[in-house]
Amino acid sequence: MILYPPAKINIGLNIVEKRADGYHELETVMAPIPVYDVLEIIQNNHFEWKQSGIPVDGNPDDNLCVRAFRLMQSVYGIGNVYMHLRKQIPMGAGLGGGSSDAAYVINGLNELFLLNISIEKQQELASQLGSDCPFFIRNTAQLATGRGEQLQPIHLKLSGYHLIVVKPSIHVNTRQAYSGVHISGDRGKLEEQLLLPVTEWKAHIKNDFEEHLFVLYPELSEIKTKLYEAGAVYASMSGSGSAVFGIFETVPQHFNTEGCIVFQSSF
Ligand SMILES: C[C@](O)(CO)[C@H](O)COP(=O)(O)OP(=O)(O)OC[C@H]1O[C@@H](n2ccc(N)nc2=O)[C@H](O)[C@@H]1O
Ligand SMILES: Nc1ncnc2c1ncn2[C@@H]1O[C@H](COP(=O)(O)OP(=O)(O)OP(=O)(O)O)[C@@H](O)[C@H]1O
Repeated sequence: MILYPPAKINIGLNIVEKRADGYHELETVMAPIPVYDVLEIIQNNHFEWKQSGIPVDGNPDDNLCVRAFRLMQSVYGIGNVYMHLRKQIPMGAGLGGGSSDAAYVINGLNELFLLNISIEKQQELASQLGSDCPFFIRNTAQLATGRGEQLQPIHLKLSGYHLIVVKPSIHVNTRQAYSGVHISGDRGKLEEQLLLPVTEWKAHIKNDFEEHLFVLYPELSEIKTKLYEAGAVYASMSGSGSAVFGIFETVPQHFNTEGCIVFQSSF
């Protein structure tokens, strides 16, 4: 089988508190965006792993695809597979590519080995691999709370808007981004703020990672300013960065979209 794990963006991200286990309690909305990795999974008589495209650093055994396979094998006793990941989603970008890969391995193995695992159980398995992973099991716009694994589908009224996602050549490590974050506390209900017209989001909806990462990397703040200057109704960094996106009513005439992800929203 060939699968296409997508990336995501975060719209709003409130860090509510730091928990005793070291994770942060948050409130964010995630939505899938049309940029994809490619994942091939075939039953095989021994385990074989191949990775192409953008090189993923670290030991192959630490790759989230391999970890997801090992988890599924230990829980369900499934046979071996050949797995090939072609990496296309930029890393260190807050676009959740690795998490998406892991979720798609769980979902793919469920189908390949006819395991009939419920969505809720797949999400629970995915949460063992990373906070963002469960989101990609359902893969529609969802409000995420807890450490990111408590999910609730949400309707965003963005259909027809044009989005531009800029990925600067800055790699932000998620753990380090969390270590410098300022706790906003409870800033009001994100799900209610999202009901406001998109033109009012700018005044209400924030990403708490921006404050310290914009000081560390002024280029990120400059990109956001340029998106607004080009006519964005809302612009923000995604997750822990470094990708920054803008939402436009019409395609901007004066914004250089070379190397950017550009699409019309379907959510
Ligand atoms: C920034 C977001 O992308 C927003 O959607 C996510 O919160 C990140 O989720 P993720 O990449 O799946 O992160 P994980 O692999 O679970 O955790 C990586 C590291 O980020 C920190 N972390 C992550 C999630 C969370 N709610 N609080 C945290 O403090 C922890 O230090 C953790 O060791
Ligand atoms: N399949 C995978 N795809 C991408 N990265 C992976 C994968 N498996 C393991 N990783 C590790 O995760 C790192 C990327 O995670 P990092 O938190 O830095 O960035 P991110 O893509 O912005 O994640 P997020 O959006 O979840 O915050 C890679 O540098 C690599 O070491």
